This record gives sequence, structure tokens and C-alpha cells, in this order.
Amino acid sequence: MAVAGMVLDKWGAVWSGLASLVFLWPMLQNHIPTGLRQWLTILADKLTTLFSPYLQITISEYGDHRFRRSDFFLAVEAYLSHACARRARRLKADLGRDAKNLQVSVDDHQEVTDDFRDAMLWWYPSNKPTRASVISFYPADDERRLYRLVFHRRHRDLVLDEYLPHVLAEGRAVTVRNRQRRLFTNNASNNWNPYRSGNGIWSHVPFEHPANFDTLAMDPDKKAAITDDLMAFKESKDYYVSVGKAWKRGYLLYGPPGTGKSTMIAAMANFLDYDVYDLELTAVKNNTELRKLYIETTGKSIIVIEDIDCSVDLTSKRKKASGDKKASSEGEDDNKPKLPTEEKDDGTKVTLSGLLNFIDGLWSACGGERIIIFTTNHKEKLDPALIRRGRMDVHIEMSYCRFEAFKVLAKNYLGVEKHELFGEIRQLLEETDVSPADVAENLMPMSKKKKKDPDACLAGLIEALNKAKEEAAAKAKEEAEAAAKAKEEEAEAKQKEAAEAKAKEAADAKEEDEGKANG
Ligand SMILES: Nc1ncnc2c1ncn2[C@@H]1O[C@H](COP(=O)(O)OP(=O)(O)OP(=O)(O)O)[C@@H](O)[C@H]1O
Repeated sequence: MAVAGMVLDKWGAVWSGLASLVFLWPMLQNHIPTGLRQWLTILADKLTTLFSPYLQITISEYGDHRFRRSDFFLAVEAYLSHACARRARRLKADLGRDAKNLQVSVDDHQEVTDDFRDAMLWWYPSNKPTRASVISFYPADDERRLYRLVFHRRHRDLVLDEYLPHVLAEGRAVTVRNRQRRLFTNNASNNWNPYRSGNGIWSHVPFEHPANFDTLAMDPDKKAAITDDLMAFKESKDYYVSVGKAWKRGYLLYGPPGTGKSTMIAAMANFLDYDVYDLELTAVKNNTELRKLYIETTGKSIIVIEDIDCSVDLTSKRKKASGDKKASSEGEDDNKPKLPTEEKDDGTKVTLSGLLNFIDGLWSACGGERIIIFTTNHKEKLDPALIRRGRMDVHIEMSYCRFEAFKVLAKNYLGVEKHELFGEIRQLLEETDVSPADVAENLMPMSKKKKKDPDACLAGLIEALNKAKEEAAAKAKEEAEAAAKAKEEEAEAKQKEAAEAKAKEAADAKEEDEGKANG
């Protein structure tokens, strides 16, 4: 007993000495030269590590690789916000994913305690420079956020074998439950900031588009094929692993304006419960930026490049390669922003090969569970390499409104599934090319009175369709006349050219004869 008492006395003195040092340290620091202070700090750290019965695990935001936020860090963040909220002193409140329920979570820099199978654990968030960064030449990397988990050494096995896997699983489940889906857009690179969480590469707002496959006007069989494909993709993680492919899928949506390409993307995102990254390619300076943007996207997301033909001049390369310089500018709108497609990558532009790598290069396999969608009004303008199967796995044509699609709109907008005017409308829709956007516009009851009156809306639609039909016929006539006139002019020009050539030939022959006679 006496020996035990002496040992306790000895440790008591050590702990009380250390406690005094910790207490006086802030005052002493100001009177100690910097070099000595750093040395003492490191020494104190080593002593604490040596003698303390507590162990510490660090989970940093970017793990070992500096490009992508660590999944484990994100899971810890979600777990702490949710599981430890009751014990935290500083909380934050926000509206949940449905924007109705209040959600209370742990404030960002709050220390929290947790208990797991009777073991106490302490979590310390930090985004201050670590000690290493004080003497490092590269402070930026160390200023990123981290969590320290502190626990008694007798719980080592429990923490490593059971607690941390529990945190990971719970954190992931919380993330899925609380996910407020987001619509991201890329920032110009001069606004990127390595010190900010997520680097400020993407900005986001809550994604709240109401479109879904029930409200999308489209042929029902085509619609069913798309939803089946999406569902198969979502559930095919193991399949992609087994065939050695990155878990991603490319969709090309093409068709005239107002046929529902953007609406389809929103319906897909709602169907899959994914985020949407709307990538504005003209704001991306080069291939490196493009890669960085991809790496900063998360799984369960749709990455969209709308109107890809307007961002990248994809036809010119092939035509230039065949020596047809004139053809390269045919049909192009010179006012549109275009990014060069020359394969030479001098770091000042996004090239076609950069875009191909974005879709299926090595970096594109980071993370998985992503859908890439390109939209275009002019499929024929795109380089075949860009849209070949394997890159853009599914090509979906968004076409003009036919009767099946109209029925969906009539049901959504007017609540009508059958009507005596449907026959006439079917006939007109077969004869006229109008977009679902135009049809929808005509079914929108702009006054309360009209809302109650589908007859008036449908009659208005018939009127608009007849007008569109007449306009189309007039345009076709005009075009035919213009084509005939052009043909006539061309024939006349050819005739004139032939006559001139003949006259010149005759004049030359005459000159030659006169020359001979004189000579
Ligand atoms: N297939 C459709 N089903 C339901 N609504 C549609 C459909 N197509 C168009 N609309 C309606 O028309 C509006 C415009 O459609 P949307 O923006 O999706 O067309 P888009 O093909 O993306 O056009 P653009 O090529 O000009 O970008 C939508 O807000 C929607 O209300």
C-alpha cells in the first residue's frame, strides 16, 4: 500500500506540474524566443503522447490525396452533426430537405463527446494550421479541416474494429437521409480558393425542379425504356466492378428547341435522387481546369453540358484535316463562343481530347455513380468520337409533339384524358411540327375562367396548330420557290459562263488565224 501511495504521489506531482505548465503557457509564450518556443511545443507534444493514456486519431478533409475530399471525413461530419447533436453546446438549425422540417445539428467548430459501448470518446474539429504547418513551407495544405478523435488506450480495439466502421456506416446513412439535392454551377477559375471548403470551384443552390417522368410529354414506350435504363444503372455497382468499367453512363439528348431536353434532365435527377452539376464549358480555361471540376463533383450526380455544339467547334477539326478549309465554317455561327479543338494542348484552352478524357479518361473513374449528359439541337455538328457508344451510351431523340405526348400534357395541364376535339388535334399534330413547349403554352390557362374550361384551351390549341400548319406551308412554299430560283440562276450563270468561254475560244482562234496570215 505504501509503495502504491508513493507511486501515486509521484504521478500526482508530474500531473500537477504539467497542469501548471499548461495554465502558465499562454503567458510564458510571449517571453520565449520563437525557435525555443517551437522546440518546447514539439517537446510538450511528444511528452503528452508518451505519458498520456489517451490515443488520438486524425481524420483530415483531404486524406492523403489532395484532390478530393475524403469520404470518411464527410461521413464523420454527417455522423457528428446527427448523432451527437443532443450533447453539443453549440448547435445550428436549418430547414430539412423538404424545406418544411427543422433540422438541428452540431455547429461546425464544436467539440463533442460520444459514448459507444460504455467507452467515452471525444471529437475535436479543427481548421487551424497544424503544428507541422508552423514550420512547413506549404501552409495551405495543412490549413484544411480535420477531426481529432481522442479515446482511452484501453478502447483501442473497440474504436478501430467497431466504432470507426459504425461512424462510417451511420454517417453515410445520415447523408443519404438528409440530402437536400443541389444544383451546382462552376465558378470562373479566378474565383477558386484553395482555403475554402470545396475550393470554391462549384457554387450551388437547392435543386427544386418539379419535373418528373409522369409530367414529361413523350412516347410512353420510350419513356419506360429510359426509366428502366436509369434504374438498371443505379443498381449496377457490382456489375460495373465485375466488368472492370467505371460506374458512369453517358446520355446524349438531342432535338429541336423546346422539346424537353432540360425538362428530361430534371426528371432524371428527380427519378434517381441525384445532384445536378451544370457545367458551363465556356467558363473553363483549359483541360486541367476541366479535370479539376470533374474531381470536385460527388457521386450520385448528373453532370450536364448543355448545347455542347455551341461551346465546342467539333466539326472543323475533321474537315480541316481533310483539307476542306471552306467546309469548316459552313453552317457555323461565328458569333457563338467556340473553343478550339486542335489536339495541341498548350494549356490555354479546352481541347476535344480534353473533353474525351473528361468523359472516359483515367480521372473520370474517380468516385463513380455519375451520369454525364450532353444536350444539343444539332447532333450532326458533333464529332462522332465524342458521341460514340461507350462515351454517350444512350442517344435520346427529343422530338416534336405527337399525339401520345400531347395526351400527357392534356392530362397534366387540363386534367383531361378524353375529349371530342382529340381526333382533330391528333390529325393536326401528325401534319405539323410543334414543340411540346408550344403545345404546353397553349394549354396553360392564363385566366381562372379558362382553367375551368378545357374546351376553350383545346379550341385555342387547334387554332394555334392550324396557324402553325399554314405558316409551315407558306415557309415550305417560300423555300421551294427560293430553291427553284437559285437553281434557275445557277443554270443561267452556267449558260452564260459557257457562252463566254465559247466566245473567248472563237476570239482566240481568230487571233491565231490572223497572226498566222500576217506572219
Ligand atoms: N417533353 C416535354 N414534356 C413536358 N413539358 C415540356 C416538354 N418539352 C417542353 N416542355 C415545356 O417547355 C418548356 C421548355 O422546355 P425545355 O427547356 O425542357 O426544352 P429544351 O429542349 O431544353 O429547349 P432548348 O433546346 O431551347 O434548351 C419547359 O419548361 C416545359 O414546361
